[in-house]
Amino acid sequence: MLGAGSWGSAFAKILGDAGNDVVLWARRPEIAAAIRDTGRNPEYLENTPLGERVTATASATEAIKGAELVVLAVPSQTLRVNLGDWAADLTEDSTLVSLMKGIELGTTQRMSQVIVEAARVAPDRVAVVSGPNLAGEIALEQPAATVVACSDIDRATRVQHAITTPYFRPYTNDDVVGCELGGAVKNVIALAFGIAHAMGLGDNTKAMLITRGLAETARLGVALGADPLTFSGLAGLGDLVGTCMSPLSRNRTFGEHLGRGKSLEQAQAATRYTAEGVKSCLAIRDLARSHGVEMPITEQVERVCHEGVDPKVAVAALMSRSTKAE
Ligand SMILES: NC(=O)C1=CN([C@@H]2O[C@H](COP(=O)(O)OP(=O)(O)OC[C@H]3O[C@@H](n4cnc5c(N)ncnc54)[C@H](OP(=O)(O)O)[C@@H]3O)[C@@H](O)[C@H]2O)C=CC1
Ligand SMILES: O=C(CO)COP(=O)(O)O
Repeated sequence: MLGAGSWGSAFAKILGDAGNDVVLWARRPEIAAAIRDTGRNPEYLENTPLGERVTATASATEAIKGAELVVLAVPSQTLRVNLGDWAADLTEDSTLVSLMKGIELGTTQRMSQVIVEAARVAPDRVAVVSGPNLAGEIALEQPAATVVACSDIDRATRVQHAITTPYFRPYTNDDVVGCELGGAVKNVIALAFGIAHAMGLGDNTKAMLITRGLAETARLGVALGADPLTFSGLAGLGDLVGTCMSPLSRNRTFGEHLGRGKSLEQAQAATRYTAEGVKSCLAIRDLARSHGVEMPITEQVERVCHEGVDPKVAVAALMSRSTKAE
């Protein structure tokens, strides 16, 4: 398990509870040592026992060597550089599992595409796990479901079996594009939702953002070859609703800072954890434009985040678009 942040730590617990021996890589040696000594991560989900099958190391080589499953939970924008260091240690035919929900700046690639390029592996060796999976709830073993997407459905099924626990229920899917886009775009819509919430806007506005947010996600997905049905599943609507509704969501919380009038820099200073939508909104906007897809909410989130546009101006821009058929 590469990455010992909130999701990496919670996912290490899932893997251990599902019966696997887990070596969790933390980039800071003191975090790895604390996990080895106390069985808990002192900085992320600090009250959660990770379980007896989880050990930790600050050596990625030690974590990767001989592993059948290599699970990745680092920030989306650092993944390529990280894999450059790690690729040589991968075991032949190991499965690489992406937990990340972002799109790479500059290349506009999905995380599975970055993995294929940076680790030099065939696409059917890469699986994506995505769904409404707030790490803080999973750490408490509250029931949750997710999707394991892989173009090789037998491999998806093997991953499914490896991560099934009494509190975590994975479904398989062969639509990697749809599952990854659902996970990445919902973070942008959650920023919009947080902005709206902090502005004191009500449930009609929020329902509009979720529904039209899903519409623009599916529009991009279809243009990129995704199955439109994926967006009504756990990795689409499920994750979008879960993230928007939850005060635990870092993206929604980041949006709330912006909606209260904080600048990007002030919101970043107030945020300890990765809020993927903040950078990914730029890449998603570029991806949509290059495919001629309209994503009006994403466009406005990007303007509020990166161009200093007042959220009230962004709302007015969205509401004054030309009327159209649903
Ligand atoms: N948290 C959640 O509920 C969920 C998160 N995700 C996704 O999982 C991914 C990881 O998020 P999450 O674990 O929550 O993030 P966190 O912010 O909780 O943790 C980030 C982790 O990445 C490490 N890190 C930071 N910079 C680098 C770097 N340059 N190279 C390598 N590692 C680095 C951090 O190490 P350090 O502590 O040393 O800074 C930390 O271990 C994201 O894409 C997120 O969208 C998906 C589902 C649920
Ligand atoms: O992806 C998540 C839940 O599925 C976590 O969302 P945040 O990154 O906004 O906390």
